Amino acid sequence: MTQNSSANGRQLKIVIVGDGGCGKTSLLMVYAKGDFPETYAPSVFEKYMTTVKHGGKEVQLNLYDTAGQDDYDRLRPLSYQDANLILVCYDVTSPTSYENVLIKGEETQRQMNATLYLECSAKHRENVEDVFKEATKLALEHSRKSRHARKKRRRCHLM
Ligand SMILES: Nc1nc2c(ncn2[C@@H]2O[C@H](COP(=O)(O)OP(=O)(O)OP(=O)(O)O)[C@@H](O)[C@H]2O)c(=O)[nH]1
Repeated sequence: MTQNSSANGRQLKIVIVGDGGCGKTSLLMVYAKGDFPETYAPSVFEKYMTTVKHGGKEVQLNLYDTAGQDDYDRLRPLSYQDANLILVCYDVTSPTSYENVLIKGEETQRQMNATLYLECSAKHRENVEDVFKEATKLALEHSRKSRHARKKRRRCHLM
């Protein structure tokens, strides 16, 4: 896990992955721009930036959207480099998207060895803020610990 610093504070790189059409872009757009995209347009790669306050300090979040479509399976991992946290998403109404992230409900965390499991709705703006609040908290906590124990095996969190 890496800790990036900008001139004025801290920066985190958060990458979102999941099946095509599971709602990754919508989640990022609602959070970063307050805008829910009504029409579906498959993404290839997109980056959104926003800032949050954590512990009284400003943290810049660099949010990397990835392509969920299978055609991009080889391109997608290029986004993972230096990520502080990977957000693994699925559509709670789509069993396939659920299976594709190898998971059964609360077992998400255990099976994927993810740190945290949260549900949200971009469309209804439920829990969206919480997802990124927790993501920021986890990434910063882990970053702090890593600085003290540089030989940590895991380099970034799954959520
Ligand atoms: N009901 C509901 N629909 C949603 C929600 N989030 C996204 N959608 C819909 O799901 C479809 C796909 O959303 P996207 O955010 O583009 O999905 P994506 O995962 O970025 O898709 P790719 O770019 O193909 O990887 C769109 O039609 C959205 O309107 C949600 O929280 N609730």
